[in-house]
Amino acid sequence: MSTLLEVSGVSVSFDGFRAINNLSFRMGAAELRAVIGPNGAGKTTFMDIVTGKTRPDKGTIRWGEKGLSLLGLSEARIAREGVGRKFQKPTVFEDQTVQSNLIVSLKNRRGPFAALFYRPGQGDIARVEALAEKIGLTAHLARKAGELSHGQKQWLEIGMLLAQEPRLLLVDEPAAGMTLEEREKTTDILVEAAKTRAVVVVEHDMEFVRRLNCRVTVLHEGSVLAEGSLDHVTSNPDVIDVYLGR
Ligand SMILES: Nc1ncnc2c1ncn2[C@@H]1O[C@H](COP(=O)(O)OP(=O)(O)OP(=O)(O)O)[C@@H](O)[C@H]1O
Repeated sequence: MSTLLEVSGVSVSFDGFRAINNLSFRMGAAELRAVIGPNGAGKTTFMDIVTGKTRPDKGTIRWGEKGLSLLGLSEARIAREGVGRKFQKPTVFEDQTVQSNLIVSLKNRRGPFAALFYRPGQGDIARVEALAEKIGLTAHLARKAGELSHGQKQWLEIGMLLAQEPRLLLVDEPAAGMTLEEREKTTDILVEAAKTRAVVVVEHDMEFVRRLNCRVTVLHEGSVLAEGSLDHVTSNPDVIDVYLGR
C-alpha cells in the first residue's frame, strides 16, 4: 500500500516536559487506524503536530507521493494539502439546514462571502446528495442542523469534512455521548470513508475500537507502545500494564 503520511522520530516538549517522544507513525493512502492510550499519552498533541498547530522540536513528517515535508507549513496550507480534522464537539451551523451546511463545505468554494451570495449548481446539489447518503442524513437535508440529535450533528460534521475531499481525516473521539445505534452507524461511516482515504480515529471506547476492526496504535508517554490488531495489542503485557490493567 502506498504511504500517505510518514512521521519519523518526532519529539515535542512543553516547558521541559516531553509530550511526544521520538514518535514514528505511518499511514497508507486508504487505511483506517485507531489510536488509543491513557490520558496524557500524547494523542491530541500528535494530531496537533500533523495539522501544523504544534511544531515538533525534532523529527520529520513526509506527506504524499512526493514526500513533501509538512514541517514549516501553515495550518491552512496543511489543510489544503488534504488533512481534515474533526474535533470532539460538533461545530455545525445550527441555524442552517443540513443541505446548506454541506453546500458551504464543498471543496473549491471560496470563503464565507462567496458562500453567502452563491447559488449552488446541479453538480453541487448532486455532490451534497451523495454526501448526505454517506452520512445517513438524506431524509434530513431540509432540517435545521440545530434540530438534529447529537449523533446526527457529528455525522453532519463528518460529512462537512468529507465535502472538502481530504486525503487524511483525523477524528477525535467520535463515539463520545452517542447511543449504541449511533455508534454502529458512526462505525459504518468511518469504515466506508477509509476505503478511499486515510482515517485516524482517536478513541477511548474499546467496544467502538473493536467494531472498527482495524489496525490499532497504542500511545504511551508520547511514544508508540504497541501496534497491530486490537487482539494483538490488548494481549501485550506492557499495554495491559499501562492502560488496560488500571
Ligand atoms: N500546550 C501544552 N503545554 C503544556 N503541556 C501540554 C500542552 N499540551 C499538552 N501538554 C501535556 O502533554 C501531555 C500529552 O497531552 P495530550 O493532550 O496530547 O494527551 P492525550 O493522549 O490527548 O490525553 P487525553 O486522552 O486526556 O486527551 C500531557 O501531559 C499534557 O498535559
